[in-house]
Amino acid sequence: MMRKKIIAGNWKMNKTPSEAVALVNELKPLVANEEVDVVFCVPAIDIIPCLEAAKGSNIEIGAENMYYEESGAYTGEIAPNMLTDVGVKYVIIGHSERREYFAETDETVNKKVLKAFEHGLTPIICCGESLTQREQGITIDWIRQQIKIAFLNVTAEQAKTAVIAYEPIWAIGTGKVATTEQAQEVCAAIRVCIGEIYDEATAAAIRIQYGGSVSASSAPELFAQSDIDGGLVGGASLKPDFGKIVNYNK
Ligand SMILES: O=C(CO)COP(=O)(O)O
Repeated sequence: MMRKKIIAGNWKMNKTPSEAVALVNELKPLVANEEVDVVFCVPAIDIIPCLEAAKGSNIEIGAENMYYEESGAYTGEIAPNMLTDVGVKYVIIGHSERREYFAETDETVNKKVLKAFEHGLTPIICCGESLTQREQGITIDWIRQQIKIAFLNVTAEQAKTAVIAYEPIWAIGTGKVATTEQAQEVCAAIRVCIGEIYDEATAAAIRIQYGGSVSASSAPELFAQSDIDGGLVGGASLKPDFGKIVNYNK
């Protein structure tokens, strides 16, 4: 099965609304590669101006987070229907920075994933091991646990449309990209895990990204791996380099 690559930027807590519009306008011509799905996941306050700026281009605008309740007394949170109402289709769920600084757990990730699907949003579900876990040789066990909990009560039909981002924590923002072999090994293990939870067809359909210090120079080899279906890009997604990453196949 040919899976369409999906290359997403995660802007994290960067760019004011006016800076965001300028960046979308700058990158728009550089990321015009129809062979891949291109998503810019931006801060909540940047979503509406970015949607406007991206009109008529191949860029989809995504969110970096959302809450798992419909509405109510959750000061500061963004509800799923607030995202869908303005035309957002993708939402990052369970990034390691949210797990580390905002107390997200595998259980809250699962709740958010279920809520995203309920609203027709495509979750980009993040997983990844720490350096200690890698050194202790428990990477695959850890990732399998994260995946199994994230997908609790998710149907096969939903899982087929999900995106998983494998992001080793030690490779995020460090300039220390995982080797192609390390990235492919874990992404393959994630696909096996999805096959065990569901079936072959679901494992073959789900898209798995690598994230962690992806650059224009590392992208082509990473994205050529049989189980790596694109990337989730932090720092380099804020620069013209993102155009080179999106056009890794040109
Ligand atoms: O966390 C990441 C994307 O979600 C990766 O960030 P960097 O590409 O800056 O390492």
